[in-house]
Amino acid sequence: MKIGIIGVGHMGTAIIEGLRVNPDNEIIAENPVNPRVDKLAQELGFSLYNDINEFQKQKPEIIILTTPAEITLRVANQLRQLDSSTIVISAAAGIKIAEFRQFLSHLDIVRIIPNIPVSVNAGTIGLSCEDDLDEESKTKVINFLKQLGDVIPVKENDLSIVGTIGGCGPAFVDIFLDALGDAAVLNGLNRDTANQLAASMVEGSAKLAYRTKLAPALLRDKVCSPGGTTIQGVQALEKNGFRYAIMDAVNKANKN
Ligand SMILES: NC(=O)C1=CN([C@@H]2O[C@H](COP(=O)(O)OP(=O)(O)OC[C@H]3O[C@@H](n4cnc5c(N)ncnc54)[C@H](O)[C@@H]3O)[C@@H](O)[C@H]2O)C=CC1
Ligand SMILES: O=C(O)[C@@H]1CCC=N1
Repeated sequence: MKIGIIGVGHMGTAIIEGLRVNPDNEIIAENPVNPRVDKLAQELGFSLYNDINEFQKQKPEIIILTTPAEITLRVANQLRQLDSSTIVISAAAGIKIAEFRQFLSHLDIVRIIPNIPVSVNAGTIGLSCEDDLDEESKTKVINFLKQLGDVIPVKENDLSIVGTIGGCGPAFVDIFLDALGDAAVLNGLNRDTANQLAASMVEGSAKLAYRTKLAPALLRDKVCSPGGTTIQGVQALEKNGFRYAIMDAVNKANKN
């Protein structure tokens, strides 16, 4: 399938990295002239265009918009050459499908909030479609996105909170990983081992919660031996407002 990515920044690059492992994907991309992106096109093996009209002439079946949110409507407004065989997927946070509809009336438009782990095909992708999107297009989009990770279809009103946990969440987890690494270094471990240790532990804990569907509180109880060491750490987290810090971070990020 021919896939077009508009905007090869952090998100666009992560999506290309995730898609390139499937040889059936032919990836083309568009970005203003930028030596960083030229180099990336060589390294990752995608065709790069610096002109949106030349890009559209290639007729990708699916286009993903990963331009800065504030210019995404302006970029979408330039996609008038496309016919209805192209499905447009916007990854721009906060831009509603109705806003695209003002000028792209003839195309299927879908919104997603992906996250950076799509680069290793372990993404969490919130998805929202219009109610009248035909089943064939919806199935095509969902099957396409599943290459990149878990797809979570939601009503557009819920996409903001799904996108805040899924899309912003990796940054919060990265801060947690960094702090765990620091704590290990503080206790004498070398930095590389400390970082790998933290990532491995978080991956394993997340995998267990995901696969068993057990409530995190129940999983936590399995770790906290009566009178043991873990519950002392849990007490310190409670004293320092760990849960409040996380809930507050999600709420702050979700306001935008
Ligand atoms: N970074 C993330 O984890 C996530 C980002 N998003 C969305 O993805 C979009 C991009 O975010 P980032 O990748 O973080 O930003 P970024 O700043 O890293 O990348 C934006 C890219 O778009 C390019 N660009 C600028 N003007 C352009 C134009 N007129 N035509 C084509 N390309 C153009 C820039 O040169 C840059 O390569 C935003 O809309 C954001 O809401 C959504 C979910 C997660
Ligand atoms: O920070 C942002 O605005 C984007 C949206 C979700 C993750 N990154």
